[in-house]
Amino acid sequence: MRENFTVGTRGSHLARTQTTGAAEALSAASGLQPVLEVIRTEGDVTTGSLASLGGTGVFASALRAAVMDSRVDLAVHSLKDLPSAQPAGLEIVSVPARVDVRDALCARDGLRLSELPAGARVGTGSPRRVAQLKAVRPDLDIVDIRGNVQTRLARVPGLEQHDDHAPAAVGSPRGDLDAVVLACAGLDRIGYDWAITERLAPTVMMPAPGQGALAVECRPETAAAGDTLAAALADYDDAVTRLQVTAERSLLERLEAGCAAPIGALARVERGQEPGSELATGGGRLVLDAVVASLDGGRLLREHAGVDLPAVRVRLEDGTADAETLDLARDLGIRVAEALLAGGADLFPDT
Ligand SMILES: NCc1[nH]cc(CCC(=O)O)c1CC(=O)O
Repeated sequence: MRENFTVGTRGSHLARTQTTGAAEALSAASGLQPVLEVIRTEGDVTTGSLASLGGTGVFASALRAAVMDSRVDLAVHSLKDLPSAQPAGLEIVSVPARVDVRDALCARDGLRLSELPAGARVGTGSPRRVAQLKAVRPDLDIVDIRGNVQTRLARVPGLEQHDDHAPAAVGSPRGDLDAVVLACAGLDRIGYDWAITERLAPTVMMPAPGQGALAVECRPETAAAGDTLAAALADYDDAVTRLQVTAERSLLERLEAGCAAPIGALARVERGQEPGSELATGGGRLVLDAVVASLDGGRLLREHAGVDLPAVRVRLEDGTADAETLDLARDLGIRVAEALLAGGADLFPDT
């Protein structure tokens, strides 16, 4: 009988914070001790495993290889960093309840997006964010930036505070931008919500598929072991989040997009309006909104569609969504993706 479980994590402050949170929840539910192992994203990886993982998602690949090779039992990923195709031999065993899905504007002097002066310099490395920023504020000067959260925030006057966990990179410019855009989820998780000056509405800045959600991955035999760890993993899965991200990632896969492509997608579950009606029986409606942008932000295609979730099959209150219900979510993602393609999304670069 096992007494502990091992969890692989990337080394960044955000990754370690996310992994620790998941490991503690699984430990409390299983009665087993978690052992964290930092997996470097380069080297220390067998070529045999990597080859089967595909080309995209370099950060996720090293972690995934460690699970496949049984060096660790579990890996905790930011779901939006995972390639949409699921490798054989790995299973996303839990998608815990999602946190804030929105993107965050972190600006000098508490400014909101509409308050930035004409020509303001805004930093982001994400084509999805570039295109959507340009669509609402074509006057902005968008600057390509890289680095960890502290390095990015240090580009904005007044936000350059950093801590011992992850100091800003030496030699990177400081205070030269009016604002940067980051995910709310990452900032909230590491206690940097103080840097957020506006949580951007998804109608303005559609988040990346899977943003704000985590994925716990394991080998199929770990999920099927029938022990307290397997039970804790099943319990840790959140039915509503799982349905949402299934639709969002299915759309991404149908658009055959990589992680950096300018695609935003957000699904939500609408429940019965009358108290006790659909909530009581557990059904609802899954709605998916998506945007595909041309890189210059000059064209934005939007689509949305919804599907009813039969109460007989999905029991959201119990935290379960069966295979047929997840298929409905997958079909919804494909339907919205095909509507975007019919609207000309395939003519855009990088989609
Ligand atoms: N691409 C990097 C990445 N992957 C996950 C998060 C934040 C956490 C999340 O969205 O779940 C971030 C940082 C960011 O985009 O600002």
